[in-house]
Amino acid sequence: MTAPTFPMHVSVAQARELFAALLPAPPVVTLPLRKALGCTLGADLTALVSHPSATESALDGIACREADTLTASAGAPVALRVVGESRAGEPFAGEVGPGECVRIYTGAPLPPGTDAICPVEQLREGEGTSAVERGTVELLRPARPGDVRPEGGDFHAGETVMSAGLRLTPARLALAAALGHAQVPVRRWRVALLSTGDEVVAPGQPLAPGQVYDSNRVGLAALLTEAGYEVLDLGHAPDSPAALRERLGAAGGADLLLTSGGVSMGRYDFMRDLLLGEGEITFWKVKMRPGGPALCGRWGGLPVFGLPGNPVSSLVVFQVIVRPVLTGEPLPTRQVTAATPFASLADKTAFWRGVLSGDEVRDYPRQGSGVLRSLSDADALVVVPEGQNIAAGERVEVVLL
Ligand SMILES: Nc1nc2c(c(=O)[nH]1)N[C@H]1C(S)=C(S)[C@@H](COP(=O)(O)OP(=O)(O)OC[C@H]3O[C@@H](n4cnc5c(N)ncnc54)[C@H](O)[C@@H]3O)O[C@H]1N2
Ligand code: MOO
Repeated sequence: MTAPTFPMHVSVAQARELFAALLPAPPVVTLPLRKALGCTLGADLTALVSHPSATESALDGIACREADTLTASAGAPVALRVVGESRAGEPFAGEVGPGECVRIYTGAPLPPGTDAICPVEQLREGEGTSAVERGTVELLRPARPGDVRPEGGDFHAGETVMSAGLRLTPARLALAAALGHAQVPVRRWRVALLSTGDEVVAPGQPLAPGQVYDSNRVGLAALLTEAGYEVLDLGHAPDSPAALRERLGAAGGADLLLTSGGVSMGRYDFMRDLLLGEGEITFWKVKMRPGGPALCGRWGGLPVFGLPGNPVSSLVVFQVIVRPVLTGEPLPTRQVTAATPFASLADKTAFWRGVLSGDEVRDYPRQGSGVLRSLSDADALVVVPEGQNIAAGERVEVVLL
């Protein structure tokens, strides 16, 4: 090969920057809440209502005027006349006067005239309580103004509560619903996913000698779905330029092509040639292991990220480079103590699979790029900077898986 006209052996950080620069602005689509788990919010969300919508009781009990109850004790209870009931969704219609109270339930609006709550545990039923909402009750201690949830205590109507860029976790989806939104705008790349390799076979089919099940496409589709992106499954292409061209050409409507395999030095590794001949290469090879041969460029007007075929390499490059760029979120990292030594590589950052236990991480015993169990059994990728061996007892950065 003549001297390449594209960057080679870039750092992990450079790989992220170069890939990010290729991506168009993320398309924003509107999804029902139930479909938006894991997605990135595409615009700020404003509260359509206040929550609570009115000042309401935090307890089941009675609502009354605190001033009426200040002397109440178990030895000298204060009696109040029950004039009605306030239920969540069915507030008390009238005004509560001195010496009066209403039965109230958690989440029910505080009736006009009242300012405090006494819970059922601190009440004794008085005379004439045959009709539940009438009669008298005796308070064994003063009612408390603090046992209410003030109107707008969570958020006020019109307030911007969630910012664009937030990842929609279950709690954030619940919040979006509470704000009054049935659907949310999300940033959603449509990612076309292709496996390459003559030997690659869909799971469920018989496996001939030398063949391997297509684990990459399953793992990558799951990672993309988890990150909230739409997967356009292009299936699998054998090792030929024509087959690659044909399958990738079927990626109509996609914003990005993600492939696995065919990016290294072999005679049948055609992804690089395809980009070189018919598109462009933005970089080839990243100073990392696993995942060194990763390829990035453009083809057919679309950004392409070519992940290496080795199963661990493919998933690790996705986690460490592709995902943070797509989501805009930094890697989830932690500092822990190395329980075993971790060897460095001279010219690459190593992402060794590690098993966490409390504040310690130990080496997973088999680190081969084809040992998929090293990823499934590991909790973390141990980041070992180039040339800096980590001794047992030293602090080390891990990426949480
Ligand atoms: N002479 C060199 N050989 C290799 C180098 C190198 O620098 N010089 N790099 C090695 C590294 S590191 C990796 S990683 C691999 C990457 O190779 P490719 O991306 O070209 O991948 P393939 O050759 O197509 O496959 C490698 C390996 O992975 C298996 N594979 C492929 N696709 C899948 C799939 N969808 N599901 C499961 N397994 C898959 C494939 O059968 C091979 O065993 O290159 C090294 N070689
Ligand atoms: O770096 Mo390769 O990705 O080790 O097998």
